[in-house]
Amino acid sequence: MGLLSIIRKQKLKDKEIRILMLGLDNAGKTTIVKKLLNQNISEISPTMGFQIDTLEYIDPDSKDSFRLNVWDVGGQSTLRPFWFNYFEKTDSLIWVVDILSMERMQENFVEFEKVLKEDRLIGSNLLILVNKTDLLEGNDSSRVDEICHLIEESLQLKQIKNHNYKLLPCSAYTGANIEEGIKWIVDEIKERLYLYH
Ligand SMILES: Nc1nc2c(ncn2[C@@H]2O[C@H](COP(=O)(O)OP(=O)(O)OP(=O)(O)O)[C@@H](O)[C@H]2O)c(=O)[nH]1
Ligand SMILES: [Mg+2]
Repeated sequence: MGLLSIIRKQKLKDKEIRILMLGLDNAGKTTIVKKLLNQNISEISPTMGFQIDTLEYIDPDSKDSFRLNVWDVGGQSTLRPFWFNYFEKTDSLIWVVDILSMERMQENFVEFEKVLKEDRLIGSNLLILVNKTDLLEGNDSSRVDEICHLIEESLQLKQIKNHNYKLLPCSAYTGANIEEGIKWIVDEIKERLYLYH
């Protein structure tokens, strides 16, 4: 058995998953984490460093419980050079995009591309959360689909080779699709880990 398989077996035993949340400032990373933790989301300030939160996730199929260690890192431009300190041992990367920030898509792509070039993230799965869908008038689902498609193109997601990825529209305010996103992450990791079982 290779070293990697031993490490993965060990991780399955511990059922610990390390999730790194990145994305531009104001995307809603901290709000999403707080929503998952059932905490108050009415007074959130920009993250000036990073914060680690732990949440328990019970797999609805197997009833196994997983401990998710979520690393929420500030996205302001002055803080981005520090992102590279957090890549080690990441199982999943969540990239958060504000659905109403199309004018920042170039900046978004530049930062996203830099992160995806990182060797230490190879093999981690990638969830792109397009957040704040509640801000679209009338919760117009065809408009949501249209913007998600544009984001998929702008971030060149179809060219990604080193990661399994999924893009989901969500709202930290209403909670829409937030748990579905976490379920996707855990299911992906379970599948990978069970290969070595
Ligand atoms: N309408 C709406 N506003 C949201 C949502 N999620 C976050 N916000 C707001 O967006 C702003 C930024 O949210 P944060 O969670 O601080 O964003 P962040 O990505 O953590 O920002 P940094 O820590 O600076 O990187 C706040 O005013 C939130 O209230 C959402 O789903 N809907
Ligand atoms: Mg934050």
